[in-house]
Amino acid sequence: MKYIVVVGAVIRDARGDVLCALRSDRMSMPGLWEFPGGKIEPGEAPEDALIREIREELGVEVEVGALVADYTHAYETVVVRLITYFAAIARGGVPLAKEHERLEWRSVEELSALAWAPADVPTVEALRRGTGG
Ligand SMILES: Nc1nc2c([nH]c(=O)n2[C@H]2C[C@H](O)[C@@H](COP(=O)(O)OP(=O)(O)OP(=O)(O)O)O2)c(=O)[nH]1
Repeated sequence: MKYIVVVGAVIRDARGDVLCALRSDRMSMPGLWEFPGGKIEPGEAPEDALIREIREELGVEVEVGALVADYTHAYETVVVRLITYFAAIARGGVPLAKEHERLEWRSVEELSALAWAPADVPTVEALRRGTGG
């Protein structure tokens, strides 16, 4: 089975709302919500992978903060280890959906109402519990 290590960003605005990204028809698992990010390349540090992926997907620079969750989920054809970190957008940048269907800011209480990629559920739970970071 293919095994990949993926990093995801938990980006919050001044109110504490969380940036949620909807996977598009051009991606696997279309219609599910995720934390923006992607696969770590060989030899790449997780924080550097997250900075690179967020630049590609959202067009903003981020500073990577504390770990939120580290969870491995076995999908039918791939095993994904998803490591999520808090991340702060630098220099007042505005995130744009360059690859996703759309982006939405949701309060922590509202997160559970979205259909998340299964690997993301522990991150959502950690945010609801107020742990991580
Ligand atoms: N970026 C991101 N990927 C996630 C999350 N949760 C989750 O299961 N994944 C999965 C989806 C993909 O299989 C993989 C991320 O790979 P990727 O973003 O580099 O995308 P990819 O090139 O493999 O191609 P694709 O899956 O988008 O079609 O991890 C998440 O919160 N963020």
